[in-house]
Amino acid sequence: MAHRLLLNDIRIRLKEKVLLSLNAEIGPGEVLTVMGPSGSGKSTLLAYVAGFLDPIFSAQGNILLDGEDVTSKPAEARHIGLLFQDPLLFPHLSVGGNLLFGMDRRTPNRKQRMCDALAEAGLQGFEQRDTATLSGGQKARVALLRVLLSEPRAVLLDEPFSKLDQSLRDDLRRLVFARLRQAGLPALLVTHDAADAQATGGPVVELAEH
Ligand SMILES: Nc1ncnc2c1ncn2[C@@H]1O[C@H](COP(=O)(O)OP(=O)(O)OP(=O)(O)O)[C@@H](O)[C@H]1O
Repeated sequence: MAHRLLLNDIRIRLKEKVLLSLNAEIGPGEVLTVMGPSGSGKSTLLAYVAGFLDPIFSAQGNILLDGEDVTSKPAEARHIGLLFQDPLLFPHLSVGGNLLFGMDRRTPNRKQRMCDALAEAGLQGFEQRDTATLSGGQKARVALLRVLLSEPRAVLLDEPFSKLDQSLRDDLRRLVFARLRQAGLPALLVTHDAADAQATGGPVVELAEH
């Protein structure tokens, strides 16, 4: 399924000051990278698109997903996947439990799809594993699979590779961007690392310093 994310004349203010302005169209499998110094508004932008902007900010501009205006919808109704620096996994659930948690209950063959996804990501047979026993790279892969299996319409990535060492980082970058392309998902990536931006092959937006 191909998805499209449109950020239509987004402008976010903090008090009277314009923090950022952005106009972008992100097609299926495309990644738009947002770079900028600390405090330039990268996390604020992701929070607005995801639907949990702190009310201290005021925002205008529309967010369209597959042509549907989701700007006034709550976060859970937007179906946007989030991938952060620290993989968000429930510690009391197994790997399989974590993956099933985000999946639509009506999905046919849920468990089989979950096991297949693990195998395709090099984690065959990991479904019963306790998440506390996973390495950093394995946790990152499970977090990615959790997002993909939840069938989002777009994905937001906030420095998802920054805590991994160099070789793991390269592997995970390849995996993440290949999977996003495969799934036809538009993505917004926030990073400090120019190599992340380069790996996407997509456009880069620089936010200004404040
Ligand atoms: N809850 C808040 N109350 C007041 N100001 C805030 C709040 N959250 C963020 N800010 C301010 O808004 C601006 C943008 O912050 P934001 O976290 O989006 O920047 P960033 O580019 O993600 O920075 P970093 O790279 O350090 O994560 C900063 O000037 C920050 O101080």
